[in-house]
Amino acid sequence: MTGYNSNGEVATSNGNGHSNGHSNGHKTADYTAQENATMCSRDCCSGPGGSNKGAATSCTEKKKSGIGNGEKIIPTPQSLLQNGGKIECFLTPEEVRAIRVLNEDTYPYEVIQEIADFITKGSGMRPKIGIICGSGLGSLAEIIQDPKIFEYEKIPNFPVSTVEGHAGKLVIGTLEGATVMAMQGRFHFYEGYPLAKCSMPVRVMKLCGVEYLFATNAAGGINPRYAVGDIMLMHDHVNMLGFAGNSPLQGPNDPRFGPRFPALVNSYNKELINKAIEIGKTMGIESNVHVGVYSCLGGPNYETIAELKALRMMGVDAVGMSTVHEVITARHCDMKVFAFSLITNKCATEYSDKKDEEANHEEVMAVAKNRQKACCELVARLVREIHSNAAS
Ligand SMILES: O=P(O)(O)O[C@H]1O[C@H](CO)[C@@H](O)[C@H]1O
Ligand SMILES: Nc1nc2[nH]cnc2c(=O)[nH]1
Repeated sequence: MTGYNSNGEVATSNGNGHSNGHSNGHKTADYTAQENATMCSRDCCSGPGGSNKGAATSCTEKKKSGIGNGEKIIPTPQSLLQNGGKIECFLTPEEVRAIRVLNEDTYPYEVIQEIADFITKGSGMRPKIGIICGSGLGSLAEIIQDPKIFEYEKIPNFPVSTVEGHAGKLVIGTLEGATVMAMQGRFHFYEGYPLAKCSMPVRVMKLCGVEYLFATNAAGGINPRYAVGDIMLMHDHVNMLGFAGNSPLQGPNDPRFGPRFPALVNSYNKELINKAIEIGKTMGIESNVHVGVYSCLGGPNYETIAELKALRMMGVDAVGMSTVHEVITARHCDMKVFAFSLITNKCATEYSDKKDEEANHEEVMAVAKNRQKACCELVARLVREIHSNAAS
């Protein structure tokens, strides 16, 4: 990943959209605002959403040729260090703070509180249920009535969605009488965001008043009994990124969110799973509803056959590239969690399996589109259950 300091020099970070060698969110730098320095835009140069990311030369050339003069740059922590902790720029203090937040791996409580206030004040609502829409499942947010919609890019300090099938909108309104907020677009590790940033919106939900997290995803079916279009209610997960030493809870722990060492044995709410099974029966889709174990890999590549075999041996039923870090973050702050995978493709676990069974995102999205009605109905009816039980 490339950024520029105020002299137009190139500063590099580790390519993950965040700087090398720090994950504790405590890097300090003295930002000095000053007028009239020439910089390139942050959308242009930095962050996973940057339209010119990694294209240092063309940006520099743009500056040399006078194109884009007066644009701003986002300083990386490295560029700040190279300048002795100071940078000359004409950013406002608010912009400087936003840059600092975007460059850090973790978000301070106060920033998350500000985002939550922006949403609750802007919508005039305090949602009780939060929904994260999986790939191609954005329609889960479209059934929300009287919606107030916030585009991610207009929410202060919010990351942007970069994946097809993730619109990048926060939708708040009512569903089956309950006030809900839905993320039409989630953040994935492979987009270049650190895990804490991927699941930061779950903490925003918590501070907005959300008690229940519904996390949905598109996943590959490893269990040979699963068919494309089936729904797997998650009752557990295998955190492969955690095995590799990566967690959304890494860094200093803020006890206002939860404990340093949270237990995860009861992460998936059994009552909600049982209710969902019942709902599946009344919908007449019980043979397409399973209860199983999900695993999240880093992506963005789909798995090799040897990896899929290994996952199966570990007891994994469905595999994807999301959800687990959101669930960890939600459990850390004591939210009740319901999660399901829509099986969008069958994973080959034998070399003799048909060669045309290669996963691809177009198929994932197409299956999600085909099954959106059933997914929406399941979610709506479960929301109704929660709401009516709370009311009675
Ligand atoms: O988990 P969601 O966001 O539903 O998306 C899944 O589908 C995409 C791959 O097709 C990956 O992003 C994977 O995680
Ligand atoms: N990792 C992974 N993610 C998916 N998302 C949808 N299908 C798949 C898959 O087969 N593997």
